[in-house]
Amino acid sequence: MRVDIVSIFPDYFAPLDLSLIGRAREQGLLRLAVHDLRTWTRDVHRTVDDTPYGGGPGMVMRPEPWGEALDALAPDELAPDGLTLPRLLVPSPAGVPFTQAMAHELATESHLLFACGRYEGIDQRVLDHASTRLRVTEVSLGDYVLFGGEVAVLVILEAVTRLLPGVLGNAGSLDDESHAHGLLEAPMYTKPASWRGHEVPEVLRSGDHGRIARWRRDEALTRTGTRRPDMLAALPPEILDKRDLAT
Ligand SMILES: COc1cccc(COC(=O)c2cn[nH]c2)c1
Repeated sequence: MRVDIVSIFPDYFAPLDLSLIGRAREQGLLRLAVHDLRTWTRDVHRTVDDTPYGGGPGMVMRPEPWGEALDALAPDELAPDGLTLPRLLVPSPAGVPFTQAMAHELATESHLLFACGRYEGIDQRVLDHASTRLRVTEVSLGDYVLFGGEVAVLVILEAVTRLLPGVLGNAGSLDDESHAHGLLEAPMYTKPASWRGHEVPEVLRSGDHGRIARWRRDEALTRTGTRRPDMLAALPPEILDKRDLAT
């Protein structure tokens, strides 16, 4: 997977050389390039923003540098399969919610482009024009406002990269994690069995895998019901099937 990130703070992405993403890059699973938007400015002050039409506070990112950046990074190319266009993701408070399902979808893309907005946002015409040759998605991590898209790109990249085959050592850990089956994960324990007067639930040390699986499912349902009733409501009925919860 090829990933291009455009930002006025390219140094924000230094952490991507570390940890799993760093390894994914070494393994050749990910080709990541970070670009400074100011590369595509023409004036001596390398201006990237200006005042908003229609008035209002703050500044808006000018269209010209973005247009030239996207021209350079996504020329009228077709993905190797000749079918799909590169995907442009723009983190924004006004975006569609980013979910694990979207992470899985993005993990199948061959070329991801990220545009990091700053100030009050990017001139809308940048996204409108980009839509003629890219699949553009404004994506939100949550209902809050950041200074810019950089932190959101780090989050999205981590969620997507860990799904790439070969990145996670123990692929099994993808199976039952929270949001994998529409439920939150059950509580986890490790040694010692007793710690500061707190015991590991006996069932987890019973060796009875059927009972353990039922206990974990029950805990996951309880947790999801109390912490995320919205997720519980979205569950397909068979998951709530009481039959296999009978202890
Ligand atoms: C595209 O224009 C802007 C403007 C301002 C901030 C940002 C960064 O994104 C967020 O703040 C965000 C992402 N998910 N939830 C909040 C982008």
